[in-house]
Order: sequence, then structure tokens, then C-alpha cells
Amino acid sequence: MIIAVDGPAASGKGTIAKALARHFGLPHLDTGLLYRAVGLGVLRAGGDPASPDDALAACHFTDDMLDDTGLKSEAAAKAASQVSAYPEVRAALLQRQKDFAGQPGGAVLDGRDIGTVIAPHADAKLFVTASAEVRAERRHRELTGLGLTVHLEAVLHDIRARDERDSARSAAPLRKAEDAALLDTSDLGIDAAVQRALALVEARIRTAAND
Ligand SMILES: Nc1ncnc2c1ncn2[C@@H]1O[C@H](COP(=O)(O)OP(=O)(O)OP(=O)(O)O)[C@@H](O)[C@H]1O
Ligand SMILES: Nc1ccn([C@@H]2O[C@H](COP(=O)(O)O)[C@@H](O)[C@H]2O)c(=O)n1
Repeated sequence: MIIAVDGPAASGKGTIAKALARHFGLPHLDTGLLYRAVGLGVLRAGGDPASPDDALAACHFTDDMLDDTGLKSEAAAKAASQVSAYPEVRAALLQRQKDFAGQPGGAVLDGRDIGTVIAPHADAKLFVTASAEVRAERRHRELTGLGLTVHLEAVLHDIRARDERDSARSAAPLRKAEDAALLDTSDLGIDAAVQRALALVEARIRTAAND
């Protein structure tokens, strides 16, 4: 079974994807980490995320890069959203994601284009969202909890800028797949959001079984 979970920054899609993976005993891939690894790689090499050549050169990273704590930073997030607009970067990361989705038994993937590009035939698709203000508060709490000094207004500004860049780009923009179930978590705590996601996935699977 393949489950696709998409949505904007800090909407809670990763939390939900992990919980679904645990529930169904499936492997999980946070595809945002791949783009963050490219963005951070560019910054660390002294390159410019606005340069497609610098971005492409950073696409060949090893798996240990995905555990780098620097990936959590807002600098990595911003660079990720810049490099992810280049079709050549998306092409370089495509097969790795498709292979993960296609492994025997299936998988849960979260990102921006899982339901539209990476796994258009996924068994269940969710589009997880929340208001920008709620998402900024959650991300701010997360980053301060990690010991980072960040201002709520700056986090909200970055989230809005990222939403705009991710939605406006021509290569695999952030959008809800037509057959995805919408889940707005603005007024839901983590447990309630996960229960709702589980109910939506189970309903989708039941419907497919009866078709
Ligand atoms: N429903 C919720 N209520 C309150 N906090 C939440 C909820 N869902 C997630 N969180 C918290 O919000 C933060 C962001 O959640 P998460 O990492 O799952 O979002 P994301 O959409 O995967 O983010 P990213 O865009 O970085 O991939 C985390 O600290 C998480 O614990
Ligand atoms: N499938 C994806 C996943 C991510 N991106 C880009 O990476 C940025 C960081 O992603 P997070 O999920 O960690 O927030 C994001 O803003 C996107 O620009 C993507 O393009 N496709």
C-alpha cells in the first residue's frame, strides 16, 4: 500500500505520515529532507541557491547527510524551496523517491508532489493543511525547543514566502491532487489530527476495495 501525504510547510504532514507508517507497518520517507540536503549542501559549499548549476552540483549527497541536524534550520528550508524550483534538481531526486514508493509492500511518503508526481497511483492520498499563523506557531515552538533563537514574525514571514514559492513554481508545484482527501489541522491537536488521517485513509481503502 502506498500512502501519499502532501501539504505546505509545518502543516503536520510529517507527524501524520510517521504515525500512519507506524500504524500500517510501512517504511516512511520525508522527501523534504532530500531538498533540504541539496539546499544545505549549496550553502555549505559557499554556493548560491539561486544558481541552478550550484544546486545541481549538490544533488549527489550520501544518506548520512539526511541525519544532519543543520537540515532543521530555517536557512536550509529557505534554500530547499529555492533549489526545488529547478526542474533539473527535481529530476535528479525523482528516481530515489519513486524507488522508495515502489518497494514491495509499499510505503508512506510526505512532501509537496507525492500525490501528483511521485506516486500518482497511491492507494490513499492526503493533503494536510493549516492556517499560516498556526503553522508558524508550531514551527516556532519546535525550533525554540531545539534551542534555536528565532522570532515568531520571522518564521511566519518565511512560511508565507515558502508557500508562495512552492505554489507558484512551474515544476511540480504544491497543490492538492484531485483525488486527495483534505485535512485541515488548524483546530486539531496531534492525536486528533492523526486519528482523522487514519479514518480518511481507512475510508479510502474501503471504498477502493468495494469498487
Ligand atoms: N496537529 C498538530 N497540533 C500541534 N502541533 C503539531 C500538530 N501537527 C504537528 N505539530 C507540530 O508542528 C511541528 C511541525 O510538524 P511537522 O514536522 O509534522 O510538519 P511538516 O508539515 O512535516 O513540516 P515540514 O514542512 O518541515 O516538512 C512539529 O513540531 C510537530 O510536532
Ligand atoms: N516533495 C517535496 C518536498 C519538499 N519540497 C521542497 O523542499 C522544501 C522543504 O521541505 P519541508 O517539507 O522539509 O518543509 C519545501 O519548501 C519545498 O520547496 C519539494 O519541492 N517537494
